[in-house]
Amino acid sequence: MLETLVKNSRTSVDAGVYEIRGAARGGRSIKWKEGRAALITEVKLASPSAGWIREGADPEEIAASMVRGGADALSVLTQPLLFHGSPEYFARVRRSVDVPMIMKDIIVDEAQVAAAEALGADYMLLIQSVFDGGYAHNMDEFIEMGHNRGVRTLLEVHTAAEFERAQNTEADLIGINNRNLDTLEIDLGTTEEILAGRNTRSRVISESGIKSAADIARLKKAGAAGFLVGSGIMGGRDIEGTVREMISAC
Ligand SMILES: O=C(O)c1ccccc1NCC(=O)[C@H](O)[C@H](O)COP(=O)(O)O
Repeated sequence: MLETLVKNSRTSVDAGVYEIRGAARGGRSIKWKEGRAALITEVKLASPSAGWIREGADPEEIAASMVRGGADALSVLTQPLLFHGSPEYFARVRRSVDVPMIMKDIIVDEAQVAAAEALGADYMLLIQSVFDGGYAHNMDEFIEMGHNRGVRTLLEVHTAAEFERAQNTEADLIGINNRNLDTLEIDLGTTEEILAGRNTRSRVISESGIKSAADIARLKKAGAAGFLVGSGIMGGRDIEGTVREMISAC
């Protein structure tokens, strides 16, 4: 799956998907409140594992409901292939909300980092296994390129070894993905196992497979400082209400 996702990103780069002219303002950071974790909600119309989640939905309307529900930040998919995301969706949402936004994509090329800046993204996603697997090179340079362009990095890991390596980078946030990107299996125990007995200096976001306030309470207990939730919100009827309920457990 990872190989397919990387190929898709290269196809999108070659097709000019990330050639964006624009100068939206970025540079926001997530506001952490004492004793409370942060909820990042994802505008996700489709995914490789689920297919369409909310076909034909309006990204701006979804984003507005999420913000009304209290989301601390939004993640917006920009990858067209398999995710049905697009930089245009990101730009529309960017113009309509003022919370921090993450450009969610499989980033393998400098053109995508430049696009993050042009779109006014506050954070971009980098995936440790993309670099460890040799699908892209020199992750530290990507993090630096982002910083030079005013874009922070959410660095995603899935194993304890990746987590260790991520802690020795300049990434601004570390995300533990509960989804295995090769098998697509989800296990919330991934976050618990990686954080067990660890005193981490980084803020850790638990990502994927979170469906309820009870899941959030469980992962907060494990030491996560934030949560990234897509399908668990996008698949239901009441986006604002689901976000509000999840926020109550943060
Ligand atoms: O969501 C997928 O099926 C997927 C498959 C392969 C690579 C990445 C994938 N998702 C990207 C994400 O990081 C998730 O959208 C995000 O963590 C939210 O996950 P969820 O709450 O489970 O929708």
